Amino acid sequence: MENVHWIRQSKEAPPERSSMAAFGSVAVVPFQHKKLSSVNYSCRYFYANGWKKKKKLRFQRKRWIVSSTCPPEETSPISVSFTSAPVPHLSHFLTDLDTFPHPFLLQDATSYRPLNLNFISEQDGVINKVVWNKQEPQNLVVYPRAGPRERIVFDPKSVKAAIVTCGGLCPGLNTVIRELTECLRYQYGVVDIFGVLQGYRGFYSKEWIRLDPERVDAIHKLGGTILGSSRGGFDLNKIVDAIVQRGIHQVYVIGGDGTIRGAAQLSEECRRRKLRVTVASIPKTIDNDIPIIDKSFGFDTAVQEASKAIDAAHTEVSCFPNGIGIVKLMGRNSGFIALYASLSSREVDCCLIPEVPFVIHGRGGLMEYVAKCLSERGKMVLVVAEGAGQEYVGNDPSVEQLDASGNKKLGDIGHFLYEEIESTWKKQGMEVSMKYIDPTYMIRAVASNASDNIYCTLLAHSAVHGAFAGYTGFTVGPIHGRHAYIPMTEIVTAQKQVDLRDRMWSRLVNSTGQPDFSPRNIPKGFQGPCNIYSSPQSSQESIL
Ligand SMILES: Nc1ncnc2c1ncn2[C@@H]1O[C@H](COP(=O)(O)OP(=O)(O)OP(=O)(O)O)[C@@H](O)[C@H]1O
Ligand SMILES: O=P(O)(O)OC[C@H]1O[C@](O)(CO)[C@@H](O)[C@@H]1O
Ligand SMILES: [Mg+2]
Repeated sequence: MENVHWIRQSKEAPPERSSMAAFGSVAVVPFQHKKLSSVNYSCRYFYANGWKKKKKLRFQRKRWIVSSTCPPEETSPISVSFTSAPVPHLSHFLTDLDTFPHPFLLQDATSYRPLNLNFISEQDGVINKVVWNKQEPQNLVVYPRAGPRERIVFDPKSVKAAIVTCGGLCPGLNTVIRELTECLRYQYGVVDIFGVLQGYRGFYSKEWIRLDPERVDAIHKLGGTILGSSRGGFDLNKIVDAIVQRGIHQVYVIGGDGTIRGAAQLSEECRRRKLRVTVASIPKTIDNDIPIIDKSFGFDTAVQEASKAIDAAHTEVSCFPNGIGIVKLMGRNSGFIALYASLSSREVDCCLIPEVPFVIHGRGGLMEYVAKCLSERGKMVLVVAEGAGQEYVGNDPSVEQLDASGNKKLGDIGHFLYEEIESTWKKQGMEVSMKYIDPTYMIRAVASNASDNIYCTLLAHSAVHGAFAGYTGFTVGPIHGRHAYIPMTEIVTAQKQVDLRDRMWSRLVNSTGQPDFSPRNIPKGFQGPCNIYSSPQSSQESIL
């Protein structure tokens, strides 16, 4: 006999493509029936199979299966609620919003047409969670599913679109520019597509360029951005004035967290001025620190390039006595690049990231582990994210240094560790062969790899469909693999960091074999960046 969870729903059958958001709070109640053993169910939401097999499973009609199995002893109802993500839409502030048929539907359409015309309904959603504990109440958020709509809010022939890239470089920027242009032209027939040069400041201080499929045809093979980029220069009123002056309807902003903060303000200002203008953002950053979405484009390519630096370090340290290789990788506040590149290489002995504080000297500290690696393997590869250990190298907080966008400038933890390790061993009269590799921009100033190229294509197309659907102030990205529209305001509230309770971090620690260097794990009296050699005697001290 099978145990099945049912969501006891209203007596009326839900409409064919209704979104989860429409259901509000529901209770999940265990339900058992012998005949269910023949049903082929899955853990995802779907109509009960009985919906189609009326005769055999009549009793299942008008109900939903939420899970195929549950322990028999579990009887208390589980509360599940759904909230629709508040993605801003032009209809929220424009009352006279005309709609038009999607060009795919027009008989004379010369544009690309999907074979089966599978439009996305406004009722289709993507849920923020696919893994849950059956005993915990669930508050799920439903985001509008990305994709082309049957009715659109702009007449494509009259649309003017502008594209801008801001912030640091990232593999795939050119692919996104290319695919925005291609989708606008070939799927919607938009002719007036402009490229804004040199980031936000280019809206009001530079000539714009025209983009068309011919111009962007081969740019996905190039690193960087054909539009150029910059930090700083965000002037809200000047930018919106330029948008109005040039009669732009759709603004596509490609950038990281700072860029999206700016884009959210642009969208809000357009709403305040009641402009028929949508602002869409395509999240970019090699750091992968954008929340909600699965990952940001360019991250995969950056990890691939970073792995090459680790390989080089490993080759070097393998050929010299007591070789110690330090590889410093980008990652300002999040250590994803260091973590994934280390995990992929499998030759890293220690990976330091901003999320994990570490003690250098003393029992249980980094130096003790370096000694262990040298004595056991005669070599060591250490990967450090640039934002790690800033307490050792951070600039004087009273004179905090910021870049043009307001980002804190980081101290150089790579060189600091190099010197600290080298001098420690020199003091001991031991020969070590230090190798330092900092690939810096080499991991991001490259063209995107194959997987990022495809990812960028989907992001760009989704953004165009979202703008034509009338969404604004939205970011696009995959949530558990399905592309969705997410309010920019949600994206900028938090920065994604490596979750130390996640199994990915455990995998890394298992792979490197590194101990927990965090201060809480070090015995009292040995904490902080103090020197072990002036501390009370320990067995390790004598080895060092
Ligand atoms: N809070 C903000 N409000 C408005 N504009 C901002 C804000 N923060 C940053 N910007 C603008 O966004 C642009 C890019 O910001 P920033 O240099 O921080 O890069 P980013 O988009 O975060 O990308 P990355 O950090 O990945 O390089 C700059 O022109 C900057 O002026
Ligand atoms: O030197 P720039 O251009 O300011 O960029 C450096 C920063 O940009 C990033 O690559 C994010 O895009 C960070 O990892 C790094 O700290
Ligand atoms: Mg940023």
